[in-house]
Amino acid sequence: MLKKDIRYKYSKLRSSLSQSQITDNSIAIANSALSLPIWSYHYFHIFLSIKNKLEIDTEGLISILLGYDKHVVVPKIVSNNQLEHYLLTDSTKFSYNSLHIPEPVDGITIDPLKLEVVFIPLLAFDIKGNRIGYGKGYYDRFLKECRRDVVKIGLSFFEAEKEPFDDVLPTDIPLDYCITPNKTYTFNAL
Ligand SMILES: Nc1nc2c(c(=O)[nH]1)N(C=O)[C@@H](CNc1ccc(C(=O)N[C@@H](CCC(=O)O)C(=O)O)cc1)CN2
Ligand SMILES: Nc1ncnc2c1ncn2[C@@H]1O[C@H](COP(=O)(O)OP(=O)(O)OP(=O)(O)O)[C@@H](O)[C@H]1O
Repeated sequence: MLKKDIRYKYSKLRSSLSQSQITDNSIAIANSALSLPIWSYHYFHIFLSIKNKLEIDTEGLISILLGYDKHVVVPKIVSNNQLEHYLLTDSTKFSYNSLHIPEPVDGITIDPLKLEVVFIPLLAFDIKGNRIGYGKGYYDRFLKECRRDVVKIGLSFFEAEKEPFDDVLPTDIPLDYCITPNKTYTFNAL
């Protein structure tokens, strides 16, 4: 199947979830992250959820990261298709951008090369670890700026598509892991 058809399928599936399914599944995903071999790392990047798009709620996972004294870094859209990355601190103030994404107003910017683990939003993924987002390529461009060995972890309400996507691009960077409420997938050499 083509990415655009899969994007449509999973947008629809996600919009059928209830608020309590979102809450319960987000907690299950946060708890499963505790079993991954990532807890000796220090610099973690995570997205802040778009609530009206029924994304996974990352608040629980962020609390876990802060509870373990990790450096938590969040993205901010700075131009049409570029991200900047800010350290989350007690004094971070947020505002909503035009896509309803909460973003830090200002603060300490972090070089992507410092990041060791990146949690990645997605609409769908396949059994090879290819992912589909909203189709703007933000994360593909961002991951290209990170260390080659940065640990890339997708978070998904739904299981993997069994047929690999037909139109994977050379610029698409695959996941190392994907956590769903029921299962954690490990891809490639890991
Ligand atoms: N929580 C969260 N933050 C994130 C992402 C994400 O997927 N989730 N991104 C991951 O890349 C980047 C933002 N990418 C996005 C791209 C498009 C839309 C969006 O709402 N698109 C509308 C069309 C909006 C318009 O063009 O006016 C749509 O798809 O219907 C949202 C986020 C960076 N931050
Ligand atoms: N490193 C890059 N440099 C320039 N353009 C890129 C790069 N990576 C991806 N793109 C472009 O961005 C678009 C991303 O399309 P794709 O279907 O892969 O999006 P996606 O992975 O679903 O989106 P997102 O990364 O925002 O979640 C494509 O047009 C692609 O050519």
